[in-house]
Amino acid sequence: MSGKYDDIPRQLGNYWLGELLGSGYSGSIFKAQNIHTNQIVALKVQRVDHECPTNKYERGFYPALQGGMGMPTLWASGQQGAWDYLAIDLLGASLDSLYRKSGKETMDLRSVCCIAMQMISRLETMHARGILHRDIQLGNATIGLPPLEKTIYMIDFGFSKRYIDPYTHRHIPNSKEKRDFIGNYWFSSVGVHCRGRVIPSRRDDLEAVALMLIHLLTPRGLSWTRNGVPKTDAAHEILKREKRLARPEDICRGLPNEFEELLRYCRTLKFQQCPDYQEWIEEFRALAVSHGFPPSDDFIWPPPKPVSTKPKSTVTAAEDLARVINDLGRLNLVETQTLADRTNVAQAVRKAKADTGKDSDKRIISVSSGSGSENDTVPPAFISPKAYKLSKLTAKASDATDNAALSNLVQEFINVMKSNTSRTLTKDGFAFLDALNKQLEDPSVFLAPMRSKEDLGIQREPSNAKLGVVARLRKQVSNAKSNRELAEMVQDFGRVTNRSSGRTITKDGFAFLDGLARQLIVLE
Ligand SMILES: Nc1ncnc2c1ncn2[C@@H]1O[C@H](COP(=O)(O)OP(=O)(O)OP(=O)(O)O)[C@@H](O)[C@H]1O
Repeated sequence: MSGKYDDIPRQLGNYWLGELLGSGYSGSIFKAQNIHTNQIVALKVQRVDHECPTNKYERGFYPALQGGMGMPTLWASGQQGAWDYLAIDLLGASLDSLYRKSGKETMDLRSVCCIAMQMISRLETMHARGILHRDIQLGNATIGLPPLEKTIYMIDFGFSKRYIDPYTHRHIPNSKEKRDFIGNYWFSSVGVHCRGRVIPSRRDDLEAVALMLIHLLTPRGLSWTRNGVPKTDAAHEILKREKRLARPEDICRGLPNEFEELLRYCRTLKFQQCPDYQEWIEEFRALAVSHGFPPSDDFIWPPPKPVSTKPKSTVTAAEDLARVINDLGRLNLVETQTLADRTNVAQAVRKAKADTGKDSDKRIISVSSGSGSENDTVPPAFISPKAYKLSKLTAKASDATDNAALSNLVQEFINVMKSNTSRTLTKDGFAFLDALNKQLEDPSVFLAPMRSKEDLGIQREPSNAKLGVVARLRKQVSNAKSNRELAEMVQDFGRVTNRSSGRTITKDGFAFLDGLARQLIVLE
């Protein structure tokens, strides 16, 4: 202890202060030892007259959180002279310091999936006990000390708040009354931070977790975190604007779909709505598994090196090169089709299958994104379970030869979308609608995809526009007289869902799809 900590006594209550572990806006944390029991704790020390007496608030929340997985124990608290202290479990490094010390631009996917599972579970615990955290960030999540180093703990409940009124046992009401923003610049939800929603609720804690996960997977982090903490109001306004305008599909580009879906899901939740924590934990578990990682949510740091399942090669580099050159020589490049657009894959595969009989040397090189897989092989490396199911449906839709088959596929599509927590249409969902549209319109012609790159730049229609169109489609679908009319409806449905905020399939949307499956049979 030295410098600005000189005036803190060496002993507070029964605790003898040791090294400084960290300090924040409102106080400092020291390693400390109980002089009677020798127990080592973390002592959170703050001036009694601090303008933001977070220790006082925090000690009020600990009793309700005791015993919860990943919730530290409060061993003692008190005041001595000018100092207020809380003695809590001594924990390990914060995620922030692990991330910084790793020196990497991004965190590995397995670690991020484990953080996702554990953080969502921590929120479930806190929320089940009627408490919002309201300051979710990397510095407020730490790992435990051995043997608990695989568990992530929540700390810093100085901004926490009860959202269940202790007297009425009801959810606190929403309000539009202007109040100061509480939270942090990086991860507080866009609604609370940038759109002036003054009362945060469970959805905002979950959105902060989603932003934190995306940040960890983004090289150099989310764009609005790159210039450091804003020092002026003007700089803060610029940051808020950037955060507000950042669209989920842009900040999640290149990441597995689950991250964009979680972010969108949070933003569709109503003020009082309880998030489906377990569904999301399972989503991230499935994502880890689909990438060949174990299903456990144990956070192992540093991340273990991936174990190669390939047998060690005994082939020398020269032999390898010779093999590659020979293979290249055998390729009939003049006859090879290179597919740059997934909508052509199924057609080309059919053609190639037909051709194989005539000339077995022809090959197809597909450079599609993987969402248009043409057979039922193992899922490719970067694909989530939902994406995998949808890509299979897309391939089947492209191969379907009658309305009855298409009707079954629409029904399966509805089931996949409904069995998922997030009913957002992702690129794989759009690929299925593209394939369906193409089959209904004219399987032999090329149709532009409904969610093209150019679409990403267009102005979004308000969600009420979507509601109107989808409600109309729902009513009209049973009157369609031809597949071509159905194709137009599928196209309208895809376009309006793409352009509306949320891209979520609504009740009307599912009713339209149900009607579509029925009408396909009628027109069979
Ligand atoms: N129980 C603990 N065990 C070990 N280290 C801790 C513990 N609690 C906090 N720390 C360390 O101290 C840092 C600051 O802790 P905390 O966020 O609780 O303080 P704060 O004053 O409320 O900070 P801020 O103003 O940033 O919210 C943490 O990031 C962490 O590194």
